[in-house]
Amino acid sequence: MRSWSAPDIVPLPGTGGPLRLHDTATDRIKETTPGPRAGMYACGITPYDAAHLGHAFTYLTFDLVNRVWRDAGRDVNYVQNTTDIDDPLLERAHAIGVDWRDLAHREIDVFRDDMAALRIIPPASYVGVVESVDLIGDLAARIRDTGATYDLDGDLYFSVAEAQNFGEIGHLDRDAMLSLFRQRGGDPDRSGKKDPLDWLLWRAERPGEPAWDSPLGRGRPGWHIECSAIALDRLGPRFALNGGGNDLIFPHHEMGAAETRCVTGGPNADNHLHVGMVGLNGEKMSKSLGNLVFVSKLREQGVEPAVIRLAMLSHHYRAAWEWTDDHLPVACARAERWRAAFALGTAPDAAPLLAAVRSTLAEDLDAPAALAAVDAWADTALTEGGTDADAPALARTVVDTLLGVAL
Ligand SMILES: Nc1ncnc2c1ncn2[C@@H]1O[C@H](COS(=O)(=O)NC(=O)[C@@H](N)CS)[C@@H](O)[C@H]1O
Ligand SMILES: [Zn+2]
Repeated sequence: MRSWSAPDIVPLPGTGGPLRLHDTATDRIKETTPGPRAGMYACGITPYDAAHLGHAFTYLTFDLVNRVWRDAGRDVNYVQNTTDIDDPLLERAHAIGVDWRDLAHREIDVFRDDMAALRIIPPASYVGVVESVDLIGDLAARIRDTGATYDLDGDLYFSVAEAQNFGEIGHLDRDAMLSLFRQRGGDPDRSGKKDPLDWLLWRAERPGEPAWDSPLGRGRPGWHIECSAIALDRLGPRFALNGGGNDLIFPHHEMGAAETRCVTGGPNADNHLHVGMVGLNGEKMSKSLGNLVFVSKLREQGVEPAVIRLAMLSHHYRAAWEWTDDHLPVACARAERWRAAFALGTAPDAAPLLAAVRSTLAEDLDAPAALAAVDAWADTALTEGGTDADAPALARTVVDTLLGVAL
């Protein structure tokens, strides 16, 4: 599937250091040690609505990883899926009386446009579930052949009792698992299951539902297996970084890791990154609640994408935060101040600024600290001045290349 247009990335002098990230599985900040081509998988949108700021905050976070790894001299094999077939999409399409394919295509178009406007580096592989249904069916069949599954009325379930190291990502107790499974698309109460936590790998065809042929018969994929299959296909049995918003820790990433381990015998990723939830009016921004601030709407209102990006960068990626009315004016003022400093003929040396933005981002993507370093440089430039004629241009490039903010 087509991704979106790539922003220009202007190389900076020297190279950045190793990126240290919080890893959900070990609950500690640890150095990422990707190969020369770092493999990264971020779970993509379910396109029954356009990108809201919560989605954007998650993809901004992975964009910072992408930029920091590139600045450290690595290539990045970034893979992102889009869940262009699943129950919520079918339900929404039915509710608004449109074909589910048209709804998905329409919302994916808006999403791509928003990501390009926010100067998010596009994934090397942007992969839809529908176009991957064969490889998903094949993985489900491989898992079935290990004996880790069972059939329930034609549907294929992964038996949680067969899952090795289950809990290795989120370290949740059983009650928490059951509660989150119920809230997030699971079916713990379905009668006939061996264990309420068993999860669907392949749903047999129902009348009126889309279905595809597979080694398991006609039907369609369960949720988790889509990402396991796409990541295995594009990134291999083990890659540097897997993640998404922290609402995916359980069940999605836990069950996905168990599926991959079932066929590879090991963990799917070296690091697991999970992004804090963006809220509005006291609730997580989510389609089901309808409390959404859409990137596309802000853009239609004339808000500069660079300002939207700056507003989000003022929060640490692991923090849960609320979108409030002051976010845009504060980000706007910051953009104007930085622009004024970048427009100066001379300014204080910006090499220390480059080092500061590199070191703050390298320490678990501390974007708020990086913004503070640019604020400090700009304030000095605007109040005391400086003599370095290359500094304004270097500072502007630091902000663009590492933070993705083009001013
Ligand atoms: N309020 C929010 N704040 C931060 N991230 C969010 C928020 N809501 C959703 N996300 C993240 O945005 C991404 C897309 O969310 S989604 O549209 O619901 N889609 C899915 O979660 C699945 N298609 C993943 S395979 C996921 O990584 C999700 O964790
Ligand atoms: Zn996913």
